[in-house]
Amino acid sequence: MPFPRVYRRSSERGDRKQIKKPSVSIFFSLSLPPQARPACKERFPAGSAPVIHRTRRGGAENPSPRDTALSFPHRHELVSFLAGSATARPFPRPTPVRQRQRAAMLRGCTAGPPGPLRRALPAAAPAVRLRLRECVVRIPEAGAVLDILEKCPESQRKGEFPVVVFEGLDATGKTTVTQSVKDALGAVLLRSPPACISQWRTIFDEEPTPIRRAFYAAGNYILASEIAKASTQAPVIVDRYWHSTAAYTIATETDGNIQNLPPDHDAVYKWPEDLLKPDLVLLLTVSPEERARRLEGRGLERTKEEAELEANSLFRQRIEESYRRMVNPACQEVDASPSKEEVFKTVLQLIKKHCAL
Ligand SMILES: Nc1ncnc2c1ncn2[C@@H]1O[C@H](COP(=O)(O)OP(=O)(O)OP(=O)(O)O)[C@@H](O)[C@H]1O
Ligand SMILES: Nc1ccn([C@@H]2O[C@H](COP(=O)(O)O)[C@@H](O)[C@H]2O)c(=O)n1
Repeated sequence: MPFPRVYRRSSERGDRKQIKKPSVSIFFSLSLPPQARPACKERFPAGSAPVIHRTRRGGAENPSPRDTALSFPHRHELVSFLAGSATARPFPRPTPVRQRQRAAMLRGCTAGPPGPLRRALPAAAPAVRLRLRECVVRIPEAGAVLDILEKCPESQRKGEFPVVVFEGLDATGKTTVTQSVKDALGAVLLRSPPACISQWRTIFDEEPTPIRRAFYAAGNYILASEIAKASTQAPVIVDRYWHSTAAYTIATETDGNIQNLPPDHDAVYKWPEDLLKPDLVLLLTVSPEERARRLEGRGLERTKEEAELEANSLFRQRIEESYRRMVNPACQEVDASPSKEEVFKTVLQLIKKHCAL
């Protein structure tokens, strides 16, 4: 979906001859408080129409019937209005050129299974950006995530220190063991989604799967640049990364038992080619009963997904099975049912065996 363009005045664009008829004109009332004069241009990066034309009362040249007198006490009201206006009017049909660009972008992605799963799991950075751009009008925070993503260097090379990722269902002990390993190795501990975007999680967690997963996928690319930097200084321990995004997406987009998952070796289990790879991925597993005990003991409020995980054993099985089917890098399974000390010992041995430490 193209971006809306926001102009303070039509003349702001420089070349007045090229200005197209606005799709929406916003006629600001004089009662508009200063804080409501929004930094629209920052929020809506340049792209294609619809054009949103803002003028002051009486200042509009040839005001059209669509001009609207509005008073926005808060920026978010304006954003919602813009979102409503933009979505109420159909965007221009994609021209053959745009269709070709879009097709080329999709070809650039690792092929996934057709249908909703392919749509739900953006498998390369361009697809992640495209997905976030598509919802930037409705969810301004998507623009903020994009801004951070844009600042990450394109090529992310790992440093000379090992990078170890911990994966697993909630309450399998990732936080506990990653903290111990970090202390033992003098490592840097990172988690996904990274801190710089995690304040927006609750917003994206309420969104449909493709948008929600685009947020987490963007988090992985942002995290990759943090990993690249940190791994030049010390070993890096990561709490969740791409495999979480993929496994949860696959499990959400399929139903029933594990027979309904995409078959082994399907492209959906592959690591994205443009995402920094870790040296080792450890998948912590515990029995459902032990997991339930740990969840109970932790006593935290559950998210919608955690509640679903608890209630739906098939969902849990699909997640774990998807983790097991991941390749290059594959997950190395660790039985995390023993005591914290024992799990820590096992994990440390595995890291020392697989990584140059
Ligand atoms: N080996 C273990 N034996 C018994 N209890 C454990 C063990 N490891 C962790 N716990 C306890 O289980 C609970 C969940 O652990 P933790 O928070 O480390 O899981 P997590 O995988 O990081 O969860 P989430 O993904 O939801 O953040 C905590 O209360 C923790 O103290
Ligand atoms: N790389 C990631 C990380 C997380 N998720 C999603 O978040 C949920 C778990 O987060 P915790 O903070 O509880 O560990 C998980 O259910 C995933 O939906 C993700 O998709 N990708």
